[in-house]
Amino acid sequence: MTVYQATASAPVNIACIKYWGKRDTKLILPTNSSLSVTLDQDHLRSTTTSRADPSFQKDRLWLNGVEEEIKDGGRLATCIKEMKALRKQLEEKDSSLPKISGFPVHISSRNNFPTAAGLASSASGFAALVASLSALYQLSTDASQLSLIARQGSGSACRSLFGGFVAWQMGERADGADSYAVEIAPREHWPDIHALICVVNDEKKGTSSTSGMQRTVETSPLLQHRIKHVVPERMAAISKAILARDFDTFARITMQDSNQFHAVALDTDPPIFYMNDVSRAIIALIVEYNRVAVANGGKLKAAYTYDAGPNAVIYAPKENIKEIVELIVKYFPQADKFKDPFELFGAAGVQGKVVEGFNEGVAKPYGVGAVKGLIHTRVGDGPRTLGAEEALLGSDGLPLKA
Ligand SMILES: Nc1ncnc2c1ncn2[C@@H]1O[C@H](COP(=O)(O)OP(=O)(O)OP(=O)(O)O)[C@@H](O)[C@H]1O
Ligand SMILES: C[C@@](O)(CCOP(=O)(O)OP(=O)(O)O)CC(=O)O
Repeated sequence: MTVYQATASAPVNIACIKYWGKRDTKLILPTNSSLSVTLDQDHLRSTTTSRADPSFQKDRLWLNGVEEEIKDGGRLATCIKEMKALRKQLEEKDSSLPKISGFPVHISSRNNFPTAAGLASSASGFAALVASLSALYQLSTDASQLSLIARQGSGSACRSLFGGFVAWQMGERADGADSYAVEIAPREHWPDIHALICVVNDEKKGTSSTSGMQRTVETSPLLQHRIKHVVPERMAAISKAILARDFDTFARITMQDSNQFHAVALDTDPPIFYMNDVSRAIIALIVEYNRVAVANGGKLKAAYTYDAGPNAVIYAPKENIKEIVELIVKYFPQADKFKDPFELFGAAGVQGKVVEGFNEGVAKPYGVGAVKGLIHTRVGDGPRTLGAEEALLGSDGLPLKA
């Protein structure tokens, strides 16, 4: 008997221009466009296996081995339903195709990093779901079309359907048909963009993005200013900077937009605080690091950005990452040895030191554990279809043990 099964992986993306606010909460249509960098799946990824089988009783999904409820009309159910509808269209056009769109599906997914901890697991998770169903159903749908469906799982997920530098165009239509992701540039255009993730907290967060952003829409006058007068110009300027590989402008806009996103969170009633003292100390370090570079006649060397949580993501050209790791470790000593995927450090390892001319008084040093871990990664590619050996479902259609 034929087994209808496929496995795919999808990357995380971290926004430089933040999505924060919906004009339609069911269709997940945003109040502003956004733009992100896709990170390398070699380091952070969601992997998902989907199988369609007439013997299954109903659609089921396991996340990291634990079954999640697929609520009627909920985000998971919507994505699965939309993907089945695309398969059905194909079957109606080509009667030689097996009619699998009517079969229930079993889906098993794993994240190789903490779930729901502000590391954008919902983005890679829904992108991997859509990518694995697209492979299962052998759709030839392009990534922008698939992003329309991933968007309905989690807004930021639509951007994980592409590698490289990706914009989510907010669109204007009430049905959301023009609210999808597009590639600004592939990773090969600017592979030198690396990222250092400083894990400040890997536990489930207090105010979810979904509920936080709606409170902002309802109560923040600053958000209205941001939507109308700030984001449109920034989207155009940062896209231009990416195409010109102009890191100075890219960095300036990325930091400004992170700051404004956290300002609208603070402008929400009651206020929302996602950053903590450790996050703010990391900002002070990057600001000082850039000040020294500019004082020496250079340009900005790093950009920080924060999502709905205290973890920092620092974007920088590869050549600066070594100095940045040394800087962070000087103020935030690490319990574990730095995992060095790009082999920047020799046998001596990370010492913890600052660059010449750095004012060490800009932040106080912390003890071990304030920054729990450092992940060095870089701009990456879009979803990948994987071979059967990577499958996460056993022959019984149930999740394999990790
Ligand atoms: N691999 C996956 N497959 C399907 N759904 C997933 C997967 N990973 C995460 N999710 C969904 O996303 C939810 C977590 O999303 P949430 O927005 O709370 O956290 P986050 O994405 O880590 O943080 P943020 O989006 O603010 O950076 C999970 O509870 C689950 O419903
Ligand atoms: C701060 C952000 O990371 C917010 C992401 O919000 P989500 O995409 O997680 O929200 P929902 O659409 O409600 O699922 C900024 C961004 O990724 O652009």
